[in-house]
Amino acid sequence: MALRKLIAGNWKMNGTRASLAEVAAIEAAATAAGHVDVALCPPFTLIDAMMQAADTVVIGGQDCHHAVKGAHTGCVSAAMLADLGASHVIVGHSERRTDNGETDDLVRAKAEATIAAGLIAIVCVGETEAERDAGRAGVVVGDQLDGSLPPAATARQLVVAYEPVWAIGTGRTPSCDDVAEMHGMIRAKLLAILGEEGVGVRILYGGSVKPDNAAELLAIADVDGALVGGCSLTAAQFVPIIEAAATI
Ligand SMILES: O=C[C@H](O)COP(=O)(O)O
Repeated sequence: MALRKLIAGNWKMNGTRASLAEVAAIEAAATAAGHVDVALCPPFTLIDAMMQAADTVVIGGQDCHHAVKGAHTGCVSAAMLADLGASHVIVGHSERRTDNGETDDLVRAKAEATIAAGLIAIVCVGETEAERDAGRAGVVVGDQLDGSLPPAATARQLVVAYEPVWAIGTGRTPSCDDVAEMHGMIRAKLLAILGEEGVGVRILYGGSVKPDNAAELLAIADVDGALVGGCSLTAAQFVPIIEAAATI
């Protein structure tokens, strides 16, 4: 089943108020694209201002705490992001799994908190290069899905992002055959975990998505969009990716 594409930009720890100048052109491209959903996930510091600058483009957070509120210095809850008008939260990005020791159990708790706040959880999974070289990519990603996905989620509440760790920020991508195989496995896993709801969950590919490879990647079966890091920081690089999605 062809699902509406979602092109999501993850600004990671990049951007200041001056960077909001990029939003107008991204907004225009999203409006022109029509049947493509476009999201931007800036640092927490820019969410409110970006909400003011965007309309068609929806805004998300890059993480949340699993609690609604409490004594958790430096943390932000999904409810707080909802209060700002955000619609998505990225959870379980490999950089958080590595930098902050986040486990599948914690990622699932964050995804459940996101959904409980009325937002859409973008749950990230992906293997390391060593795991792929050892022939374990499918097992690793399957185990991450088993551990990280909230089993009661509906298709409207959940997005999965497959991001091979070795492809993030490196300029390297898996072959189209490898992406197709992994996304097919993820779809089967979604059906096993969520039942019929798994049919409608969008599966994004992430890892060195650029203007010159976006069309090829987005045309692969079960690639329902992209989670874009570096190339989402400027309209010059993000707009062509949105336009590529609009041609499919
Ligand atoms: O969340 C985005 C990904 O980590 C991809 O980053 P990248 O497009 O810079 O490789």
